[in-house]
Amino acid sequence: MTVQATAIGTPEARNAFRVLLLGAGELGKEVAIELQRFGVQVIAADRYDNAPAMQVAHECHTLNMLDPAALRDLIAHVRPHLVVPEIEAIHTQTLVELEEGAGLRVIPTARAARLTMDREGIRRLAAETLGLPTSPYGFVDTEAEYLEAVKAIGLPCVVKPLMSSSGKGQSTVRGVDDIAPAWEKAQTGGRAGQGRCIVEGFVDFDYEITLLTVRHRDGTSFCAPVGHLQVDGDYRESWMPQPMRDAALAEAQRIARAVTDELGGYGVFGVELFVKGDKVWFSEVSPRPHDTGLVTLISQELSEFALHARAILGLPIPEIADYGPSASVAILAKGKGIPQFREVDRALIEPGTALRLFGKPSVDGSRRVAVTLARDVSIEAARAKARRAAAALKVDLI
Ligand SMILES: Nc1ncnc2c1ncn2[C@@H]1O[C@H](COP(=O)(O)OP(=O)(O)OP(=O)(O)O)[C@@H](O)[C@H]1O
Ligand SMILES: NCC(=O)N[C@@H]1O[C@H](COP(=O)([O-])[O-])[C@@H](O)[C@H]1O
Ligand SMILES: [Mg+2]
Repeated sequence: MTVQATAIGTPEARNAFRVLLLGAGELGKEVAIELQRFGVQVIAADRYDNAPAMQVAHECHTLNMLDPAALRDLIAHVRPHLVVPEIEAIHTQTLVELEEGAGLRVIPTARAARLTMDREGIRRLAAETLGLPTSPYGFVDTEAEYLEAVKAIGLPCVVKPLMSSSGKGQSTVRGVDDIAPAWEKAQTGGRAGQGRCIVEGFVDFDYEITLLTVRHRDGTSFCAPVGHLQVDGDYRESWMPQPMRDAALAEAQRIARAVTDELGGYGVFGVELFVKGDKVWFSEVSPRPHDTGLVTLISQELSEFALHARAILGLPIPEIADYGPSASVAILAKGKGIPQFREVDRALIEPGTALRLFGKPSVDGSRRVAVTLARDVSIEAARAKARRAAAALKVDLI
């Protein structure tokens, strides 16, 4: 599994070290940039043209990554040294088969990509195999089963398609009037069409965190906990370090270590946890950098993307130095058209402020198109500053 740094050649040359990103959104774009800094040849693939990471990659491919034949053809064509999944919606069984049969190297492992692409795989692993605390849950295929599960779990509960992210297709059912619309949304809103859903009991947490956990050649390292605010299952703000009681942090790290050790391989994992007092529940895990971890672009010397690049290349991570209280605010564009940003200068007027404009080629509905970043003397001050930057930035869809 280890890749020696000395084995990195020159992009486009016969000794190039090739990394194939499956998914080329804003998170992959930052990973691509970090890999390029090590002279890696980056090939970016996604379901649409001109995706953010494609704009900084050496080569790009547009395909349906859920199609096993198309995925196989792509991998045969690119012959990557490493495959780095960037989204869930990939035919991960193909990766499992190629890892077993053809020695393909998948980050962190093909099994981790397969287990986390659907909520059932990772939930059963965490709750049933590892015995970790989670919300109560049930899996349903039909509306009748769904109604049964809602009755058994009780209200409020949360309904999600098995394969979705950023809250797509997700609803919280608070009263009886929400039951039917939540089923309808779950059947139409996921990333892979209709089908099986999870119904989860609602966890009445004090706060939620992402514990960025890095498995690298010398062991496991944790970033400071990232606190975040979600609206409609989608991240809107994140900050770090989230203050936590010692017992809760220790429990969060115990859970994160158990899950990531089980998944194995090298790379960054975003372990999502709910916290109430000293009690911690496992929610889910991304075997890759996490959107709430965008805050590390300003809070740490090595962002989660730089950490991912180092870990997957088998390079050392001797320390994770942080720069103090920091925050991020996601910028969503709503409507239809090509994003155009105005007042970018106003968004950057204060010291300790930064910005990423993702370069997404179009919006149809609601889509995250940028993030503001800020650092200050306290979390409150950093959050307020990141919000001021977000309020200053204007997005038109033309
Ligand atoms: N059982 C639950 N109890 C309380 N809140 C929940 C529950 N499940 C989800 N949520 C809320 O919805 C958010 C999104 O849920 P989840 O992470 O499962 O969705 P997702 O679509 O995978 O999102 P992402 O891709 O951004 O991680 C959570 O961060 C949390 O705020
Ligand atoms: N919560 C997961 C997440 O944030 N993933 C990030 O969003 C992109 C998809 O965005 P899109 O839906 O705008 O194409 C993904 O490619 C990834 O970078
Ligand atoms: Mg999540």
